Amino acid sequence: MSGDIAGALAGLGQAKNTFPRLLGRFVSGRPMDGRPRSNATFMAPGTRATGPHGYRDEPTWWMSLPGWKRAAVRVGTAVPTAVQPVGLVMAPQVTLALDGALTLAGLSYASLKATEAVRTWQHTRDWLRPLHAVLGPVLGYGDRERPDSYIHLPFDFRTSDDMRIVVKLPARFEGTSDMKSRVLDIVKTKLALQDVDTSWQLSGAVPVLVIRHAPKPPAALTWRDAIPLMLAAKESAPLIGVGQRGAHIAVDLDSDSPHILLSISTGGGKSVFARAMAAQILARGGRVVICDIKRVSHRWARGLPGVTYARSPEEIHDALIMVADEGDRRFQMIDEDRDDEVAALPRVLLIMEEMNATTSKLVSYWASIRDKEDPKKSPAIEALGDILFMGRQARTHVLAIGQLMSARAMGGPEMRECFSTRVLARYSMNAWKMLVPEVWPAPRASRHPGRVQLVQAGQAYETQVIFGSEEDAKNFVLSHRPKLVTPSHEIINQGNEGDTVPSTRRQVSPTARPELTIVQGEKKDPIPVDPNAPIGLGKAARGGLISLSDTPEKTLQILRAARGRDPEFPLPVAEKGQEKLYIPSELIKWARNRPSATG
Ligand SMILES: Nc1ncnc2c1ncn2[C@@H]1O[C@H](COP(=O)(O)OP(=O)(O)OP(=O)(O)O)[C@@H](O)[C@H]1O
Repeated sequence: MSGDIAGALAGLGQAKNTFPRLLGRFVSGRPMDGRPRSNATFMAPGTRATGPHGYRDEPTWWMSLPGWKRAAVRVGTAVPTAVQPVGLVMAPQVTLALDGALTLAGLSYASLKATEAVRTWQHTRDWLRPLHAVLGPVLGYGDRERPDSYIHLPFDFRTSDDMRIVVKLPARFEGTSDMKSRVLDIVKTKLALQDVDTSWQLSGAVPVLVIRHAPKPPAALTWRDAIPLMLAAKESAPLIGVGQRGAHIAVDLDSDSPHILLSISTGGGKSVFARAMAAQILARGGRVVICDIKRVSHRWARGLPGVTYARSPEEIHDALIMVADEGDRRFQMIDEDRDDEVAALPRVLLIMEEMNATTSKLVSYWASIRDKEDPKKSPAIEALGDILFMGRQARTHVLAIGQLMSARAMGGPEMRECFSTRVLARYSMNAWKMLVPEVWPAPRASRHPGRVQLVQAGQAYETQVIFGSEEDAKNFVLSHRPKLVTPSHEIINQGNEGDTVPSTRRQVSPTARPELTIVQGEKKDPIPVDPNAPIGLGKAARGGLISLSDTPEKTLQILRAARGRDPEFPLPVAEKGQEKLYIPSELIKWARNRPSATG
């Protein structure tokens, strides 16, 4: 009996699927079995799925289409297929041309879809799944939950300034501050986001977390805008730029990191960065030693008080040894419990431009001059290592600059480890992995001029670096450098008699020797000169320290003329009556590098 009833019901069901009904469903876009699977109507797309298993969040792609679209797809496919045989017989050429056009359109559509599918797959593999793997269990989503069912992550979330990430939270999400910060930390870490704005919308049945990028650093930071910030910065923490939400980004050389490494590809703002730092150190009475194998990176600083400018491998060799000797002297003072005196000594910033080229030039230079009994390793590179290890106690800091700061370029991996602040711009992923692997995934490199990532203690800070012209930097130093800076303050390694530590390192240039020699022109026995005692131009010329012509008087004339004309002529450091006094080594360097100098 029950079999009869079942048979009758089946018969009724089949009776419903009559040809006219099927045709009606076909052309109206309804499901062919007559059972609706979403709330789509003929005109409106579906937003919810319905079916025997209750409600699902989203309908399938097909069922989300409004009825007219489904009908169009069906009719558009069926009609050409049906009329194909007739067409081939009646008008074969037109039919074949139409077939070709349809195939082409189909292929283009398929390849578009395939590209989109690959992009979605990569996006899911690289970002969504890794985020889901950590976040899912924390939010209590089961293994079978699809990441895109509760995370909305736009493809361009890293590059678009107005992107919006939405995480649907479970209805039971409590929203305690611990839980919120845990969820946010996971999202930021897994998606390599830096500072973000968040909105927790916890009321209602579907609580959500909405994340946006925090406001970016400003597009530019002009020198004029930066002056009050630079003047307000701590002496030990020169301002570098402005970060997200207008944060002032500075590195405290005493407490954060004594040395800074700059890895920026060509034209990316290395000199501009170094200029801003050097100007601030000088303006606060510090010393800056610039090792510039390219010779022209910091022309603005030449002749400025407090600056030692080394260009040739020989000068750089000596400059490094000079700074290391000064560090030794300071350490000896610390050893004698004279920390307060060391704290009052000028801070020293050593700028190493083009590290890669400089280290290899120093190595070959040493190989060309060393005697058999000399050590193999360049004493200058050894000195650089010593300076790096001295660090903050000796108030001596290194700004090492290069395009790709490999361990080799830095003179060894242990030397590179001394840089706990690393600044990168226009970097490749390889450079990022090599220099700051602790911050991963890497933020995308910006092409915006002056935009860098400053990495410290495992955290990257996007920063817009101060932009100043050479003139800006020079004027800043000249107008803010303390007038009380004395000649002895100006000179590294000039302490009281007893303070001098005999150098154990080998210097080679006459500029660093106690007895200075004639630079050029007529050979004459020089009078012994203390390299650090300021000297007048008359004494420099007549005593044979500088010789630029066949007589000392002509040399003096040249010097006096250059003093008024040449912006690179050293600045006087003291006065004796009417006479201006200069540092002998700076006069010698100027004479050697002046435009008409040949030697
Ligand atoms: N902080 C900044 N703000 C705005 N523009 C900048 C900034 N830094 C650099 N630039 C732009 O980039 C240009 C190149 O800068 P810079 O000379 O410092 O690069 P570099 O890395 O030293 O170049 P090179 O490798 O050729 O020595 C500048 O002239 C300027 O136009």
